Amino acid sequence: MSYIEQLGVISNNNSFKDEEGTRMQLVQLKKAGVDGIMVDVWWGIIESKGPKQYDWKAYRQLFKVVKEYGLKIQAIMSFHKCGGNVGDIVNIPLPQWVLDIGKSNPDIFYTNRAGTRNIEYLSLGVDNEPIFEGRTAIQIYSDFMKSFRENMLDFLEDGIIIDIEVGTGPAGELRYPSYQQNQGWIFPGIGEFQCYDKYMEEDFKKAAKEASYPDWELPSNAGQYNDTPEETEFFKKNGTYKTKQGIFFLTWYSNKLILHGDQILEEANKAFRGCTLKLAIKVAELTAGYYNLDERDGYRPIARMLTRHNAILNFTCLEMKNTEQSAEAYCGPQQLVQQVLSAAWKEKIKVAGENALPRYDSTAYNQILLNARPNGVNQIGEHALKMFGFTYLRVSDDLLEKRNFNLFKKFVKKMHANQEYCQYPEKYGNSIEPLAQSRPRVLIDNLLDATTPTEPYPFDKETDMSVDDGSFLAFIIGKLKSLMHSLNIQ
Ligand SMILES: OC[C@H]1O[C@H](O[C@H]2[C@H](O)[C@@H](O)[C@@H](O[C@H]3[C@H](O)[C@@H](O)[C@@H](O[C@H]4[C@H](O)[C@@H](O)[C@@H](O[C@H]5[C@H](O)[C@@H](O)[C@@H](O[C@H]6[C@H](O)[C@@H](O)[C@@H](O[C@H]7[C@H](O)[C@@H](O)[C@@H](O)O[C@@H]7CO)O[C@@H]6CO)O[C@@H]5CO)O[C@@H]4CO)O[C@@H]3CO)O[C@@H]2CO)[C@H](O)[C@@H](O)[C@@H]1O
Repeated sequence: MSYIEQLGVISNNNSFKDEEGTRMQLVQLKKAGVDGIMVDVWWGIIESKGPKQYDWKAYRQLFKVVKEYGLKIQAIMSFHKCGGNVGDIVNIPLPQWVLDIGKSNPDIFYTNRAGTRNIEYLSLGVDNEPIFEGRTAIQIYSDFMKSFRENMLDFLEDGIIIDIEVGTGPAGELRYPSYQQNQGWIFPGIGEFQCYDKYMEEDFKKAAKEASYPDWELPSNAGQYNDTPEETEFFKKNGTYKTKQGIFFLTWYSNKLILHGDQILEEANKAFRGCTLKLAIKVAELTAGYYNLDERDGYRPIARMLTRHNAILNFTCLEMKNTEQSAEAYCGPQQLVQQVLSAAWKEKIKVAGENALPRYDSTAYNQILLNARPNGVNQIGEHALKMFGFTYLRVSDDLLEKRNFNLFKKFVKKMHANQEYCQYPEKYGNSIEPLAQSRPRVLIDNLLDATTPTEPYPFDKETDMSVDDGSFLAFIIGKLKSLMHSLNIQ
């Protein structure tokens, strides 16, 4: 299934501002063969007037229009702020009444070592603190999702909303805000831990005491956003991260994130139980609170946590190739994608994906197609390794420009393995069942058993569904664009 994401369709004052323009885009997207659109449902817009004062009118108008075009909807429960991340073209803060609580109690926000607050998403430290006019953060998320279900019931019953992307952190991803551009971070700086609000600090102290290390504190030697690992005591070769104290901290930090995702998914399951849809969470790449080393798989425990909710793991960076990254970044997006997808498939959950950055060239499309079916199209039955869906970020004037859009259309067709559209999703293992109750919670020790590294599944070198097929000229243009991209020539 192929989807495309739209950012900024509903404005800050909760109106569907450009219905005509959206209709024109939807006509084009439908012609391109996409199955549906992904759209943020912003907490900051819907509950802006005050606690539990939800206003769904504008979203209902939007969904009605989307339905007219026979497109499906992936709805993101966006409990985060928009603005400040790469590609953010709109600024949508958290509800004012929440920001007001933050003025008298700034510890509700993620905080770095220097004490800088991040007002993008509530710290997971307040997940179970009843400090929001008597509600906890988790109760707020839960009430929001229940209200969404009540108010969108017709779209849910008609099978228009088929996927709920449950927001679990900044940018809607299960991560800490460890690499904030608006705090000065530049790629590929190491980022910073974000656990220095009083709630996280208290939690850590409690955990350390229970483990019989009451003197242990949160790290003070992990450097700053743009350091390299070697410049810090914590991350340098054989640094603190290798010590008993470092291991304890990293385990606590990454476990908190998994348990945060688990708890919100449990609420999402209660809210949407019985609806014919999939739940999903977006998982980001390294530095975001995943404790992932050569000798420790930080992703598979997340995948294992998702199994009890039968939720989809939605991973990013599918378009990236190692050769496009500068040498000093020491990053291998291809291996990372292979590791994460393999981990999820080994846990027998479904995987979906997104591109991290906007790309319009055939190299990027071919890389996505390779990851979507790492061993190619199986002509005689269901594919062994196959992603459940892919969402392209995002609709823009650049994408709709003629040459870019022609290639995009080809890409969508290749995602559909040259079929016109997914008429029989069940035939391709893509059927969607009514959401069953989450299974009982898995003990953290069982989740952590999944940290033992295993070999990832082998991926082919090239996709068998290349968008360059049949056109030598297109192939040459694609290669040139890719070269320009790696040389950073616009
Ligand atoms: O509506 C849904 C949500 O939408 C928004 O969130 C999404 C966001 O828009 C997406 O970008 C995505 O963001 C996440 C992402 O999933 C995370 O993985 C992470 O991204 C980091 C990424 O993984 C890292 O690799 C790194 O990226 C750097 C990259 O590796 C470097 O190569 C370099 O890229 C340069 C590039 O080299 C250069 O050539 C040029 O490329 C442009 C090209 O020239 C041009 O022709 C055209 O094709 O566009 C190309 C790309 O723009 O510029 C590139 C950019 O400078 O630097 C990269 C760093 O800038 O760091 C990434 C972090 O920045 O974190 C992202 C979030 O921060 O997924 C989000 C969730 O769906 C909204 O924010 C949400 O509120 C919405 O809910």
